[in-house]
Amino acid sequence: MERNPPTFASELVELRTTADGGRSLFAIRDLESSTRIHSSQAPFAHVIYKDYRREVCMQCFAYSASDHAPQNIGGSRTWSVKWSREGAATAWFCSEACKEIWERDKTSSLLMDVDAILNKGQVATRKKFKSSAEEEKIKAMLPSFEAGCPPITQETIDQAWASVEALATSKPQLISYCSTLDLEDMELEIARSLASAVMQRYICDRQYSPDPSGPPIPRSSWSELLDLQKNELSNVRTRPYILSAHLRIYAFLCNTLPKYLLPYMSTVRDVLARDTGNAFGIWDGDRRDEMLGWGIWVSASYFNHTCTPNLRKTRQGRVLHFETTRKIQAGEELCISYIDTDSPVDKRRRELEESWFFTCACLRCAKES
Ligand SMILES: C[S@@+](CC[C@H](N)C(=O)[O-])C[C@H]1O[C@@H](n2cnc3c(N)ncnc32)[C@H](O)[C@@H]1O
Repeated sequence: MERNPPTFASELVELRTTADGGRSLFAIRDLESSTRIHSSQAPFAHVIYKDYRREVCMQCFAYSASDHAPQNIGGSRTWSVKWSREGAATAWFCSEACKEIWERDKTSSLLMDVDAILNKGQVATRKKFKSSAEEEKIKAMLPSFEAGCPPITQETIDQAWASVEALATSKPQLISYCSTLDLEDMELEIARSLASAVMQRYICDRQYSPDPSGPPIPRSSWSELLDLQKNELSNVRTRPYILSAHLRIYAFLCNTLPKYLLPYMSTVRDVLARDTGNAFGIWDGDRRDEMLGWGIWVSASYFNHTCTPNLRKTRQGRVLHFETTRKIQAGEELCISYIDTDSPVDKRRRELEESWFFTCACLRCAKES
């Protein structure tokens, strides 16, 4: 399939390949402080944690329980504008306007149907093993990986995925494996974010258009997502148990999602291989007190990290904005910070190595280490 990194069609920035940090964005002219150099319009896939359902607007992600939310002055800490239909999960909004925008994108309601199906699926797969022999037999249907297991290679990962894909081709086997699956809450959140990616892929494939009378719904293409940097091997090598969790989640989704989405299940591995290192947390505000969920904003994933960032990232509704924090000269690399840059160099390096799998090549780290 043809791959396309997003074009940063802009007179301000361009994407270039660097010596140590893959692709990165650079200024192509001098920029004043507080210049908005890029806006990434909407996540390709996202999830708002189930526990925050009533407090987070499904359209703009505004958090009703934030100390800054205006309605909280003596008011309720949950949103009151509601969308519901039989067989679907309920969605909550901060305003009728947000609900209308959300409803214009037909994907939204389909996702709420899928959400209800996943919740039911989780309940249905919570059966206890009848005996230890049954437990052993079912667990042996897929390989398992734990901390301390032999070093993981790309071949190990490919074989593990081949085994779960083979399992999914036999419905009786899949049902048997899933009957006692009992996903943990965070695994279900991952499953929900993946279901949203599968749905987007389905929509991209069918070039499904939103309500033609409304404004266009911004949507990255599937090929743009595929062009993001893959971190599958580094991620699984660092945390082998993640691979077991990914296989379980894939089996669960194959067993639970509606039939029309099943041709798109390869999306699951494609997204899992890229989301670590590319996803952004959805926070309650710039003070980042509470993480409400996460999402993949494709074009925003091209900003490299530095421990002396020259960009500020803010979220306005679904849009991520990037603005300069000082004057920039033409040719300078434009970077955000992935971590708390107040920490000492050893701690910063460790965090970047453990969670983003790279050794920071920024000037500050070079100077301080
Ligand atoms: C979100 S992506 C940024 C875009 C990426 N450079 C690309 O080509 O797709 C994060 C990855 O970029 C690279 N990177 C970002 N900041 C870096 C830095 N300060 N030093 C070295 N590599 C960096 C690492 O490989 C990291 O996993």
